Amino acid sequence: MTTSAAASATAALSTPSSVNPHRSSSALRLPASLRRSHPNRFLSSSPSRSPLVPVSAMASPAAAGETSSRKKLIIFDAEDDLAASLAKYTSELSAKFAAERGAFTVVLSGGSLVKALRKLAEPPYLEAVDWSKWHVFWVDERVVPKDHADSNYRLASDQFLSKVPIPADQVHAINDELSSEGAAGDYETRLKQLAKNGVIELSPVSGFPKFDLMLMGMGPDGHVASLFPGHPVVNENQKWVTFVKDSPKPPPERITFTFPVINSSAHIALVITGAGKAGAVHKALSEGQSTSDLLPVEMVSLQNGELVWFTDKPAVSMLSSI
Ligand SMILES: O=C1O[C@H](COP(=O)(O)O)[C@@H](O)[C@H](O)[C@H]1O
Repeated sequence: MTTSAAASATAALSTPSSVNPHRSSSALRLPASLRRSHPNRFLSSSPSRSPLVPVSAMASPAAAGETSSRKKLIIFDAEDDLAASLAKYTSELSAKFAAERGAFTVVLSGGSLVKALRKLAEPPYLEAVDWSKWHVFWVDERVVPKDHADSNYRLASDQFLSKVPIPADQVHAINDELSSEGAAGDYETRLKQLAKNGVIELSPVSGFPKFDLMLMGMGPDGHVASLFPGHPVVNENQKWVTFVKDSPKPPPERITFTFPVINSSAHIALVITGAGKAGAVHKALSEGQSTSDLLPVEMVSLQNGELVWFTDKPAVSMLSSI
């Protein structure tokens, strides 16, 4: 990434409230679907000659003293630029939460997200980040042994965690020796204990855990975590952690955070790359949605936090006006 591109990304990420949504929406060639009827949808700009093609931000309307959420869509020319920006974003949040509360709770998904984290394990972040403050969790896990090729823990361990000095007892993997029901219950119990100890914050709004940062991917069908389109667990509103035994994507048995937990997060970075995701991105960002057929990715909606979509050009290629 060039210096100017990096600066552009930083400004966008760190000063969301400075973006004027009205100016952006008229001057920056939004897709019609984003311009017309979605006050709470993303805005997007496309500065010419920049390797980044973002930048959008706006706050949802909220009554004074109540909750607010911010959403941004960032479109990168190249996945390498996305990875660089994601590393910067994550390291800045790490510094902020480490200073504010002495801990940084980070939730990982599996899949392509993990590769996008690679620059965090390189200079300057490898030395600059205070890894001792990190507590790592999984938004979902497959019910397989930890050393299995399908394990989200193994993927993160091989490609990221083994390269950074996070204390082993702060890596909170899902128990791979239990049934799916047992592992979901066990993980929820452990999260509750960590909330009691003050490692995990609780949302004063929802009472569900408020993780500092969730780093999530999305499948080509619009699933997030192990919450698949049309599956009843997308409506779970009591449990923190649940399970599925009939995932349409193998392996069938999985453990997953529920939407109330996901949507109580302080920050979510949703990393979506590649043409295979373009259909779901198009559906998610199109107007005229009925609330009955929302994709899981469309159900990611923070009560009081910041949701940033990190995308590349192939992923947004069906958004005709970008
Ligand atoms: O099965 C899963 O898929 C999603 C998406 O994976 P991707 O490779 O298409 O990015 C992932 O976010 C989730 O954690 C994983 O269990």
